[in-house]
Amino acid sequence: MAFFTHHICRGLSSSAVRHVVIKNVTIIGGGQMGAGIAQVAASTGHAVTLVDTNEDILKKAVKGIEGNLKRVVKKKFADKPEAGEEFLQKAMQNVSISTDAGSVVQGTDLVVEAIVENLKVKQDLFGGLDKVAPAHTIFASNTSSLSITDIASSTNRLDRFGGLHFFNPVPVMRLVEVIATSSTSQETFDSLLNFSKMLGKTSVSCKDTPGFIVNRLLLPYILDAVRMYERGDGSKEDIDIAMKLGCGYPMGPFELSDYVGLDTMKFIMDGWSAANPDNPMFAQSEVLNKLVAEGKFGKKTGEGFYKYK
Ligand SMILES: CC(=O)CC(=O)SCCNC(=O)CCNC(=O)[C@H](O)C(C)(C)COP(=O)(O)OP(=O)(O)OC[C@H]1O[C@@H](n2cnc3c(N)ncnc32)[C@H](O)[C@@H]1OP(=O)(O)O
Ligand SMILES: NC(=O)C1=CN([C@@H]2O[C@H](COP(=O)(O)OP(=O)(O)OC[C@H]3O[C@@H](n4cnc5c(N)ncnc54)[C@H](O)[C@@H]3O)[C@@H](O)[C@H]2O)C=CC1
Repeated sequence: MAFFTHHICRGLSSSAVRHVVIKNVTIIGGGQMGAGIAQVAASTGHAVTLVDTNEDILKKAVKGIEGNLKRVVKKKFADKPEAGEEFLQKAMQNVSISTDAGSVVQGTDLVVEAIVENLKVKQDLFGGLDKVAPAHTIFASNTSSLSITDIASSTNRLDRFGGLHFFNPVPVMRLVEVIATSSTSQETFDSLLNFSKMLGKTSVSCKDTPGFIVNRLLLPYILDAVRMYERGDGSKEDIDIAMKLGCGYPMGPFELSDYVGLDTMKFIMDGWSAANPDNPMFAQSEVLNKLVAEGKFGKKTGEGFYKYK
């Protein structure tokens, strides 16, 4: 069910802007990002359906959301355990799961896709959903590095398609990048901005350029660190310590790579190096390729640059 509202957009003086008030959200991909987005959306009063191809992944995601929310409740409601229990119950009741995206998008206002970082797979998903989702439903991708325009091209709703780029861990990181393509309507863009606000996030507006703002700056830095390590100019431990204590970053580049997922890092790298074969900034990394080939994707598999077991 979609609601439309009028409000005065501060940046546009007195012009009235319409946006879809998003109540029902379908989140596709129950991995680290999808589960995090689902947690935040459910705890801010949205009805959320989390979709993945695999039931076990969904069960694990729900367990993770509940565990995280219990931690939040313990701190936030330390003096009011009953209110905390009510908050937890309400949030968990807002979450349902499904392995069939096509059947659950019928009643949804917004689809947020957080599946594997692969253009063809994302296009196939959205192309299929476009045929069954209601006309008003907005589609958004959480892609780290792909073009929203390219992903949207598999659909016939270019005006109702944008990017919503969250950061890991979603419940903690306060930013959302909201991306408009040249076809995204003002109403869709405002709806995505408003949704981010409802989630308690600060948003920035981005053009549909590779890596948007954050990853365009973050990835070259991380890849430079990997190349420094490959040259033997610093150990990964020393590089991590240096960037944490020298720059005040919460994680060094190797810890952060393991946290993001080396498979995702490689998907990003491969895409950018194919598009920019002569740019040394995006050159292939032997170490990264080897770890991914060995299934060492970082924290989520128990080993990446470091071991987590
Ligand atoms: C690749 C892309 O497309 C874009 C990206 O996402 S790039 C990656 C962006 N993310 C980053 O740069 C993360 C950098 N790292 C950090 O900010 C921090 O190390 C961290 C927040 C992950 C952990 O912080 P920490 O202080 O070492 O650990 P910890 O004390 O356990 O956690 C801090 C708080 O976050 C909470 N938290 C940590 N992980 C959480 C999770 N997965 N879910 C919910 N809450 C979580 C903790 O409960 C704790 O809360 P309080 O402050 O209320 O006590
Ligand atoms: N890991 C990170 O730090 C960040 C990742 N992203 C982006 O978010 C997306 C997801 O990343 P992660 O959650 O880290 O990956 P992940 O590997 O943890 O989870 C991806 C999930 O998608 C599921 N999936 C794959 N194909 C599917 C399909 N066709 N339908 C339904 N489910 C499907 C997988 O089973 C898996 O559970 C990627 O596009 C990534 O680039 C964006 C911001 C940060």
